[in-house]
Amino acid sequence: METLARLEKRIQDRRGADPATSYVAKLFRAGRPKIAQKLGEEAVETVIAALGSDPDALTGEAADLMFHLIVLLSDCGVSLADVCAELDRREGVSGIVEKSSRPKE
Ligand SMILES: N=c1c2ncn([C@@H]3O[C@H](COP(=O)(O)OP(=O)(O)OP(=O)(O)O)[C@@H](O)[C@H]3O)c2ncn1[C@@H]1O[C@H](COP(=O)(O)O)[C@@H](O)[C@H]1O
Repeated sequence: METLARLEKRIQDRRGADPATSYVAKLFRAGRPKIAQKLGEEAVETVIAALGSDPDALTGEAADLMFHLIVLLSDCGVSLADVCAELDRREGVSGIVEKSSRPKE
């Protein structure tokens, strides 16, 4: 978790950097639809890697996925602390949350 918090801070710090030298700045400059698209691509690549037999490939794709997720959250003004608070809340009411948030059939 410390690693992710550090990465989140680094992403925020790099937001205003030169897009020519910073991938983070380039992503923010490209805008939310592009960031969301990249996240989708990384998700698909992660799924493909998970269905393969190379744990190192899956580790790399998972890292790409988490990085792009933090960039998207950051662009939307949602922090990792917000997400963790939601996960903590679910831990406290496990079972109840999923049922209550499920659309009625
Ligand atoms: N963790 C990451 C990280 N993970 C993945 N990536 C980049 O994500 C991209 C994903 O690969 P792709 O091949 O899909 O992307 P691409 O073809 O380069 O990009 P597009 O042309 O599609 O935009 C690669 O360019 C990776 O370098 C990352 N870029 C940056 N970081 C972290 O962000 C920090 C700041 O980075 P800069 O903003 O570049 O200084 C770094 O110190 C790292 O800690």
